[in-house]
Amino acid sequence: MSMLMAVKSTSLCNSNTSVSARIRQNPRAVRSVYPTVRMQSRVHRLIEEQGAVLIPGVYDALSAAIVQQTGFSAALISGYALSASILGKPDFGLITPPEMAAAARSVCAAAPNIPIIADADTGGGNALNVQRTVKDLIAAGAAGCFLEDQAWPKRCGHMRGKESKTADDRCRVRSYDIWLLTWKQVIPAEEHAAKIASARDAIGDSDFFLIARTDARALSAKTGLSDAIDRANLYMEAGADASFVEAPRDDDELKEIGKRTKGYRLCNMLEGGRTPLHTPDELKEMGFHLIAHPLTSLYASTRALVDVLKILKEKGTTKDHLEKMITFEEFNRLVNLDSWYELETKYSNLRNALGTTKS
Ligand SMILES: C[C@@](O)(CC(=O)O)C(=O)O
Ligand SMILES: [Mg+2]
Repeated sequence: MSMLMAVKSTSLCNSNTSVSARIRQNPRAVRSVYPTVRMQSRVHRLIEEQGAVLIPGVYDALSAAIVQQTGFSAALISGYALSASILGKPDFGLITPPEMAAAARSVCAAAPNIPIIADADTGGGNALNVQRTVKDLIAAGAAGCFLEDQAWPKRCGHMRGKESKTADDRCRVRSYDIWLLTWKQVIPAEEHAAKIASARDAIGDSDFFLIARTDARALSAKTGLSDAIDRANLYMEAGADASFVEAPRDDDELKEIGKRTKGYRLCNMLEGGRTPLHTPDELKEMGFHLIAHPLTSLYASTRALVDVLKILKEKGTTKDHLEKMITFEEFNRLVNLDSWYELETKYSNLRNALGTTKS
């Protein structure tokens, strides 16, 4: 029986039983129909070569080109950073999958030598919407994506707010009015597992790495972590290549995730977020394989802009503060201006040669 057929229809929201208890009661529900040995993607190969892969976030072609030129072996398009850069708005569920796919096209073109992982948020709806989202990202050249189990409208996993006290509390949150009283909500674990399975089907033989994210940690101080771990394991059974437990609070939680979740694991190092920052070596030791820094580029470039624009506003000139900016020459090197001069020369020579032949 396929996993999708075997998955219990009972949702997290109408049962008091934890995900792990339900998995124990119904082990067939988590038996994946997907082969554990799958085609090795570029991201798999990086993990095998490096053990722990450090992955900065990008939000446009230029930031991607800089990440590639700096020598990183992969990058991720952060939904948070994209929302900031194309909308000037927070990570509050405002970005749509086609906007992410369009960003992926220009990012992949600007950094063609490294795999790009896109933040697919919730995948744009149900298991069917997920297929379109994943196929669009593959067509754009992306090498993987995150797919998270938040209910729409989602928000950044590290944004603070009121927490629900019990599973029942959060499960009663159904109407828009009540939604406003809480800060985060996840869909039933089985529903997200079906979305992961659907994404796996959409991937087929493509070189694409699927990261299943759970935001369940945020829902309860008491059971959030174990619910999140159970969910991560269920999503791995459903066909994910790696799991991503969002926003663990401390090193003990990081270590527990490293011990109790199966397969490859992503750790999210978001400056100012809920999880303590660590080096790749430290996180590798705790059991992580992909180390995401989604907001480093956005926060650094925003800091630089804020500082230099303040100076320009106050002084009316930048003449005594040029060190705050990249130089004309450095920038032109970054965007490979010389290669464009060469092309210009090549085709103008060709045009001239053709003109001579004709006359
Ligand atoms: C990684 C993230 O999803 C932020 C988050 O929710 O932790 C992003 O969009 O960069
Ligand atoms: Mg995001």
